[in-house]
Amino acid sequence: MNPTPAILPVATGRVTGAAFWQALRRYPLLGWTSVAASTAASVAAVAVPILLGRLVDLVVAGDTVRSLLLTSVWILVAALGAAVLTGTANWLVSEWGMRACADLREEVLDHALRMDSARLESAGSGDIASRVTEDVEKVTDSVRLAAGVFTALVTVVITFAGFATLDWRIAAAFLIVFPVHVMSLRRFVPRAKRLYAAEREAAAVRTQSLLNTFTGARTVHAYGMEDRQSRRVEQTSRAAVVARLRAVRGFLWFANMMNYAEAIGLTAVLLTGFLLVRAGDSTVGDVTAAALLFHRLFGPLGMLLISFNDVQSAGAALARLVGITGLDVPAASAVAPATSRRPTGITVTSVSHRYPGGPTVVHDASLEIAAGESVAIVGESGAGKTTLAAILGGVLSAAEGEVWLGDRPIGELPPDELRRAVGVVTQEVHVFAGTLADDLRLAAPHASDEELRAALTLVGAHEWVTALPDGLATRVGDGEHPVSPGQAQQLALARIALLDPPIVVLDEASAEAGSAGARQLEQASTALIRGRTAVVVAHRLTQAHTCDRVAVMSHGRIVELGSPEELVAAGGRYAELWSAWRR
Ligand SMILES: Nc1ncnc2c1ncn2[C@@H]1O[C@H](COP(=O)(O)OP(=O)(O)OP(=O)(O)O)[C@@H](O)[C@H]1O
Repeated sequence: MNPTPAILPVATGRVTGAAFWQALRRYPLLGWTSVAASTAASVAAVAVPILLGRLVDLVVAGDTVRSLLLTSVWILVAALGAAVLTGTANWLVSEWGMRACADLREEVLDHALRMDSARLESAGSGDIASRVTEDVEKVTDSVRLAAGVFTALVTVVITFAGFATLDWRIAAAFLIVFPVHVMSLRRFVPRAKRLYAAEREAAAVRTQSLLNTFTGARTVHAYGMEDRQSRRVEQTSRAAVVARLRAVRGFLWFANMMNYAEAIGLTAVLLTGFLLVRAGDSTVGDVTAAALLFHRLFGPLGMLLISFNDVQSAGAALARLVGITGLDVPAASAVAPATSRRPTGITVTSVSHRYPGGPTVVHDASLEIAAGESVAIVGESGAGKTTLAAILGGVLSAAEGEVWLGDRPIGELPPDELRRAVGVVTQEVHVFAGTLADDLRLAAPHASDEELRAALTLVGAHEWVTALPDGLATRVGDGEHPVSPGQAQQLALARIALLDPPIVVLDEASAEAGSAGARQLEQASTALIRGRTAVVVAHRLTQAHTCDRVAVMSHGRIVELGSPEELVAAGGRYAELWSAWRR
């Protein structure tokens, strides 16, 4: 039923790394203190096995009790210091990563909200939903891991420096583990990258299919498609499970290889140490210290290698987030909406439109709307009225042709200027959670209560709002005071009145309201378009009849255009519709 959605872009490894680094660099103080604390913690931790080695040599040499005690005290100090510093370092590194992640999350959300609606529609909301939820969660969860990886990296480097204080031959023996690690990593890394990307993509498709099922629940019930739809969800879920299992299997192979490498490494260190001590070239203390250091290295080295798995998976999620922040979206504007408006006309030249993968639904539409003129669009269902209105309102970009608002092409207007120039009410009106006043102030944040009341009066909503328990302070939206579809549309119209744009495009679903409600909405629209350039998708012909001109659409074309009186006199399609309506 649904084609596989076009997935939004995913950033390359280099771009992802650069973006993450950029985010980290915003907190230099945290960054430097994290590095300093991790280094100090590792130095203290590495000192413990080296001092233990010394202690062994002192015992073997039969040294004084005093020097044994002194060394033991140093071991205790180093161990305690390592514990405190490791805790501090972990906290600092987590804080650093968390802040970078929070910035990234805000950026992703900001981009997602300002993304071109046509692009969002063609990608499917499931992809963006899984990015701003599952992927963000994955990356945030990985911060603790990243903190561990960071401290492990520092520990590995410092431990190597610790090896340098011992016999170089024992250190060299230890190097035998590296070819094994390199070989397994070289095999695992490219596979893991593919496997984790596939896993995340399968999860996105599953989210999309679930969303489609829920949002289209009514259609699913109406056509009895429950079985078909649940099979589809089952298929996508199964694909997600298979992708996950493949990733887990790949990792298990890698974990096995790591165990082999460790066994080989420890054997080599002990064997070399044994031979050196027997030949009198090294001390038992040095070998003890080397074996303990090697053992100490197991933890961080293993952590680095094991978390390669999670780092890859978090990297795939991060690349999907950076893919969004890399998209070109219109910049946010700090300019407050202008309150004055000047009359603006609309010029439509040869506009055609098709939705992705579909046929042309608007053909070669041309129309000149004078400043202050109102034009109604009428026509049968599916004629292309909503599509044309959305193009004139700047909600959709026409595939072909041009739309000018006054003396500027619509595509050249920055989003905030566009929203100030054209007020659009679509069939999908939404009441946002909060108070009624908050809902109205979305359009004009600085409007006074008086201005809110004036807007409500204009659209005929003042009476029912005043009758509410808390008036303008009544909480509406999810689970709060219910607002009927007709009232929601009145609120949408009131928001436009507050925005006070020179042009309005109204495509209301007046069919949803009862006939008394529909009349009320019609009056609200008429009041709103007075003194503005207006395009009204008229679902009731009485509404069209109050406009200066009417454009009749059929199969995507404007087939008649003129004043209602002219069209009635011409005896064409509008005349037919009008006489049928009056009967
Ligand atoms: N988002 C979309 N994706 C694909 N096709 C679409 C989309 N929106 C509308 N269409 C198709 O474009 C054509 C014109 O639809 P449009 O909604 O513009 O017509 P309309 O005249 O406003 O119809 P109605 O009065 O029923 O709302 C229809 O065939 C419709 O199925």
